[in-house]
Amino acid sequence: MKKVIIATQNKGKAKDFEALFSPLGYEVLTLRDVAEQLDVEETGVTFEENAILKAETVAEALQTVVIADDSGLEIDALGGEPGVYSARYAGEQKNDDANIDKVLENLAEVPDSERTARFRCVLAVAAPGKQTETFSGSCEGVILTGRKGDQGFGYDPIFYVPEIGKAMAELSPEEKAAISHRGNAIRKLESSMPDWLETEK
Ligand SMILES: O=P(O)(O)OP(=O)(O)OP(=O)(O)OC[C@H]1O[C@@H](n2cnc3c(O)ncnc32)[C@H](O)[C@@H]1O
Ligand SMILES: [Mg+2]
Repeated sequence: MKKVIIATQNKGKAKDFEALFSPLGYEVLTLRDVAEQLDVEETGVTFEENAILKAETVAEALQTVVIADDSGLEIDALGGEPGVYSARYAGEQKNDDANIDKVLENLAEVPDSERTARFRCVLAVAAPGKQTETFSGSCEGVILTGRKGDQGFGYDPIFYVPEIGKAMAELSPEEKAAISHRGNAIRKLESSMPDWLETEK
């Protein structure tokens, strides 16, 4: 079976990637499987910079093709926060529950009509000696006033998707893949997939 390495430590992302890549015939491996000690510091100020940083560092270390994902939630009423700081919004311990609480508190006085937001995802595909390529995707939604659903990860329980009429955390991995920022970015990657992603390694 073909394999794809995703430079992530996030188990929730890994599940999303499995739902997206298994139909394409790939087994998904993450840093947890291939290089657990590799933790890249995310010093970039854009999703693109961080995705490239993670992909190139891990591709160099493993000497093979690697995909990295940098993603996050942009809330209009908070001027685009938490953005690239989504994972560590409530502190370096990266706690999904604390991050959600902080968003809900910051939006406590904000009416429904102004709770618009979007998830963004930038994927970087890197390989030693090759030009890195990036693909981006987004997904529009509205921030709920409380949690709904128990699937997914991160901010999924407070992210309502109007086109489906459900919170992201109420969707199965396959349903999420069909409409998510990550799914949209992977579909772009797939349609202009650099041949070198096909390497069987
Ligand atoms: O860097 P890696 O190891 O991939 O894992 P991470 O969790 O640190 O990932 P990011 O730096 O890209 O931060 C993304 C954060 O944005 C949020 N996020 C991204 N995609 C999401 C999704 O599909 N659903 C819910 N929250 C998401 C979530 O809080 C993530 O921790
Ligand atoms: Mg990270």
